[in-house]
Amino acid sequence: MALNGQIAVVTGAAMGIGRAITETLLQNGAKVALIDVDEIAGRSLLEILEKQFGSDRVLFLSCDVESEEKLKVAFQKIAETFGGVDIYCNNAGILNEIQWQKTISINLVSAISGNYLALEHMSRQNGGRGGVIVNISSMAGIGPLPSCPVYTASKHGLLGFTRAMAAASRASGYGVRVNALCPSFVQTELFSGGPSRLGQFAHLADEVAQFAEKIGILTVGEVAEAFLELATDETKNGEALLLLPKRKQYVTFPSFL
Ligand SMILES: NC(=O)C1=CN([C@@H]2O[C@H](COP(=O)(O)OP(=O)(O)OC[C@H]3O[C@@H](n4cnc5c(N)ncnc54)[C@H](O)[C@@H]3O)[C@@H](O)[C@H]2O)C=CC1
Ligand SMILES: CC/C=C\CC(=O)/C=C/C=C\C=C\C=C\[C@@H](O)[C@@H](O)C/C=C\CCC(=O)O
Repeated sequence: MALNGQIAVVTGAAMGIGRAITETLLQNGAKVALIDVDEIAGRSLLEILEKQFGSDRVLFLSCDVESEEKLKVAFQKIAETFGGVDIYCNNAGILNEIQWQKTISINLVSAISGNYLALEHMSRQNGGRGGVIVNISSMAGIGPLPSCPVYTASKHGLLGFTRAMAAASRASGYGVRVNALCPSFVQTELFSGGPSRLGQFAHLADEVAQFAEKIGILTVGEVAEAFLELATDETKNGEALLLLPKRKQYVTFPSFL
């Protein structure tokens, strides 16, 4: 799928992985609506991107994805401004084992509401033109990180939801592909958050740090490149792409049929 003229929505777009994915989409000719709760960071990035790509190709909406109503209004504004939605990147996420309910709320509950809203705008059964959803899960969505069991649960949940939605979309003729990207450690603010947000598991921070040292750290550009593969390869639906610094692989899951 060529990206030229496509309309993309990226949550958590103001920094880190979301910013890199936004910039890559713009570099490949798409129009991008940035959604982020951090209004200062979002507006600052918008100014940069408007100068680089033109104000007709970027839009920033200050929105907390935990509010389904605000996310719904954001999608409506995007559809009114750009004329629809072709690509949805569900990226916004946190890691906080102390405020663990918030971690589940943002990483899983809000991801589900965002996927459903995107589907409302994209599904051919709804008068949409189809498209693709890429959910940013994690390697922790495939294997457990001992220092962050709730974060692990949220990413496992997102991966399972992604695979089920892909099958539902195929069976229902929505014309929407749904894939998960599962990066290992990436150099961002979330990764650098330190043991303070690990609560009762802070004593396990060193083990994970050693693990990160052993497998290496990705750049946000490498993650954006892998995102592009899932977004543009129309053969990919229901995939989990595991991304490590030295390799990437499509995860195979047990089949019981
Ligand atoms: N950094 C890493 O090592 C890895 C990160 N990931 C996932 O990648 C995604 C992005 O993470 P990073 O770029 O590392 O994080 P980050 O903390 O650098 O950026 C996250 C962005 O999301 C925004 N955000 C947070 N809560 C929000 C909310 N309620 N509503 C709207 N926007 C919100 C923040 O303002 C920020 O701009 C997350 O889903 C994370 O779980 C996955 C694997 C590895
Ligand atoms: C602290 C988390 C930082 C960033 C967020 C994120 O999503 C990073 C995920 C990166 C990798 C996850 C890997 C999970 C691997 C599992 O399958 C196990 O192999 C890891 C088991 C133990 C690791 C540490 C240890 O040896 O105890």
